[in-house]
This record gives sequence, C-alpha cells and structure tokens, in this order.
Amino acid sequence: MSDDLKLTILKTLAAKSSIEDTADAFKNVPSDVVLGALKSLESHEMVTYKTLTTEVWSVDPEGQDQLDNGSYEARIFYAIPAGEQGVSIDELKTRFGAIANLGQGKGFKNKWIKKSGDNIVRLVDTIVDQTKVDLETVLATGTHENKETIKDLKRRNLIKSNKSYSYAVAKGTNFSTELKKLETDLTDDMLKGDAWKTAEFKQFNFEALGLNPRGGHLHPLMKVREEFRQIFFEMGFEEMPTNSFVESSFWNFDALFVPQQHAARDLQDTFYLEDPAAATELPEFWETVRDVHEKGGYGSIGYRAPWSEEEAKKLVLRTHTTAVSSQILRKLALEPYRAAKYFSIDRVYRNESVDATHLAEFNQVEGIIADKGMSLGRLIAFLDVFFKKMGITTIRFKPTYNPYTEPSMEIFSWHSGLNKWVELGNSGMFRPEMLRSLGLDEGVQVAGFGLSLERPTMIRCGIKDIRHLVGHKVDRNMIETDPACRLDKKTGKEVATADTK
Ligand SMILES: N[C@@H](Cc1ccccc1)C(=O)O
Repeated sequence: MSDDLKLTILKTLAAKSSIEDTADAFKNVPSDVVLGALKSLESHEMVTYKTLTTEVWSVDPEGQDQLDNGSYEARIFYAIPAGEQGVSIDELKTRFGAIANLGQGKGFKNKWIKKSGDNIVRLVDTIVDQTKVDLETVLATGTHENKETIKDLKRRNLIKSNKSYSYAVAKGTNFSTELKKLETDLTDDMLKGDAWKTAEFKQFNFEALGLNPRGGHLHPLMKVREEFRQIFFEMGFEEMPTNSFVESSFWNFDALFVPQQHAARDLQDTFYLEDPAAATELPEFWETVRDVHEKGGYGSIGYRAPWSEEEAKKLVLRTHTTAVSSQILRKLALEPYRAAKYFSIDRVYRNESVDATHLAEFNQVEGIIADKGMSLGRLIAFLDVFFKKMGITTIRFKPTYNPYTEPSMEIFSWHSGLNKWVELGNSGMFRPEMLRSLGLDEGVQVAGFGLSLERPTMIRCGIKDIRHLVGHKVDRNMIETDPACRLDKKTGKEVATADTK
C-alpha cells in the first residue's frame, strides 16, 4: 500500500475535513487501491469511511447494434411504405429474420403500425426512435433518470449494470497528517533504552488465516490394518491380546501339533532366543500334548516319534500369530462352552532372506471361529464376505497342507493389474489332535485363517517392493499424496480397492 496515497488522503481531509466521494477526489486511482489505503488508516483510527455503491449501466452488443442501425421497431416502421397497402408479414420475415417479430411487437405497442389482413400498415407518418435515444443517454451518462426505462432496456438485454464502489471519508479519532510507523516486534534495542515506553505497536490481525499445519499421515500398513480391524469388528470378532513377540516353542509349535521334527522348526526358518533360551516351565497340560504327538488319540495315531520337553521349552520369536490363537483356544477350553470369534493383527518373525517379496519380520492378520458345527463350507462362505468387504471380489481356494489344520486351503485372489492369481493367505479346520489336547469338547470345531498384512497393502498402494513398506524406504510423498494412504478415521474406508489399482 503506497504511503503516498495515504498521505494524500490525510492532507485532503486536513484541508476539507471530509471527502464526499473518493471517485471524484481520486479519479485515476482504482477503487480497490483506495479501499486498501482507507482500511489501513481506519485500523489506526485516523479516518472513518462509508462505502458508496453506484450502479453504472453500459450498452450490450445487441444495444450497440440498435444504436448503430436504429431500434428493431424503427427498422420495421421504415420498411413499411406509407399508404393503405403496407407490406406483407411474410416479406418482413424474409427481410428481417428473427428481429421482424420483436420490431412488430414493439411497433404495435407504440401504436406506430397495425395489422391489416396478412399485411402490416403504418398508423403514423413520422416516429421518434425513443429506444435509440434512451440508449444514447445510457451510453453517455452510464444511467437514465427514468427507472422504468432502465428496467425495460435491461429486460430487452440491451444494457447491463456494473457496480462501482467509492467512499465517503471523514477524520477519525487519531486523525493526523503524519503517518506513524508502527512497530511489529518488541526488540532488545527498545528494551535497552526508553523506546519501548513510547513505541506504538501494530495490532495483531486475529482474522488472518494461518498456514495449514502439516498433519500426520497414516502409514499404509496402519491404514490397511485399521480397515481389517473394522471388518473384524463388523463381523462380530473380538481382538486377541498379542503383546508378546517371544513365545515358547510349545505355544508356537507343539500345541498346534507341529511335529518336533518339522522343517519349519529348523534354524533356517525360526529365530531362537539365546538368553534366556528356554521357558522355565510348560503349561500344566503339556503331557496331554506330548501324548498326542507320541501316541496319538482322538482317532489319530500321532507321529510315533519321541517328543522332548526341552525342545518345547525353547523360546522363539513367534513365527505366526497362531501361537496366540492356541493360547486363546486353551482359555476358551477352560470356560463353559460358548461360540467365539477372535482376531489378531500383529508382528511375526521368520528367518527369511529379505527380497522384494519377503521380509524377516512382517504382520499377520489372523482369525479363528470356534463353534459347534463349524465347517469348511462355512469358512469358505465367511472368507468370501470377509474379502469382499476389503474390495477383493474374486477369490479361490487351493488344497494345501498345514500340520495343525485338515483340510487346509490356500486363498488366492485375482489381481487384475498383474493379470494373475496371487496368494493371499492360508486357512483350514484345526485338527482334533490340537483342539482336543487343548481341552476343547468334542463337537466344537474351530476354523482358522491367516494372511499377511503387507500383501494386501502392496496391492492397495501399488507398491512393488515389500521393502518399501518399512523403515526409511517408505516413500513419504506416497504416504502424503496417495489417496489409498489417506484413511477416513470415521469410516475406516478408502476409495481405491485392490481391483481399481
Ligand atoms: N499360521 C498360518 C495361517 C493359518 C492360520 C490359522 C489356520 C490356518 C492357517 C500361516 O502362518 O500361514
């Protein structure tokens, strides 16, 4: 804002005590510039001002045509020869086109012309083209004293209005012809002397909008995890507590009827703890588990191989969240029977070499459904609904082997982007060797399924390398801008689905 203009305003006020209309006083200054200067002076109470609004009319192209060539009604009038014969309506239409009707209408109203059979004849000898006269007035003065005329011309789309603003200005309570420079900061220089006592400070503008703060963004894994949680809750599941990454081999393997000689227990697959290396004791029912491994039971012949208590005590970083499910099922077995659905989503560890599709630590989404009469058919139906809720509409199953489930099924989904079936997870009906030795009643069937959290997240966010989901490899730009990574906290839902990516 130029101080010059402000000074000019103040000086004009000093001389005249008020400015009636800034449009007259500052002809060449645009009104928004004047307004800026006035606002600034007003904030220091040096002036007060009132806004004056004027409506200025200008001639539209159609009005300009009538200014140049006469109004439509005048053109029609002059096209009609004097005398009783007149001219045929058809001929006027051919000569004047669309404006013939408009001109005739106005001519009838003005009593210049009348209809006679199929012809139009004159009623008067001479006319005054009032429309043209009125348009000339508007062109010259920006308005017309007759408000009805303005209305009529506007209705006929011959003129249009433009508002212009100017201001009436008077002296304010702090009026002076000098501009004070207001301080914005209290400085240590001011404090060293007496300047702070007399300094005048600029007021804070509490109306100004601040910059939008850079908010946090959810990590894609957290986002997809939240979606899964919501789906589980919607479907009546309870969340299992999963706070311990370290479990005994007993819960991670033995209670699940994984034979002690199984390849998955090898050092290549499982991280064993060094210190402490072993759990001090096994749960009270460990002998039941030992017996089913060594000798069988519940219709099974067991593995008929030696089972070592020491092996079961070894502490491991849990290789799957089923190590948590086994404990929940044991708890359930000790309570009076009830149907139950549990889920967990948490970190597991496997001794894998890391590449674009493998991490040594990743997250599992796991669900178990315990119910009398639970069946493979119900599990398939359930998984269908479950994955549909994730936007994954096409799934299919392939038989597989797990030591703790029979039958077992791998879950595949059709990935339209990759144009192939991708494996999503694993599932099955827990074996009686496991359920009965955990203490669950005969007749209680338990279905389970597990999948990685990373795979659906990669599909969802279009991430090709799983390593880009962890640590410093996470693409911050993607997290901040990819709508798939923006989670609506209320609904937990997102726009993109596996099929649209
Ligand atoms: N634990 C299995 C998943 C699973 C859970 C429950 C039943 C069947 C399979 C895995 O790690 O892949």
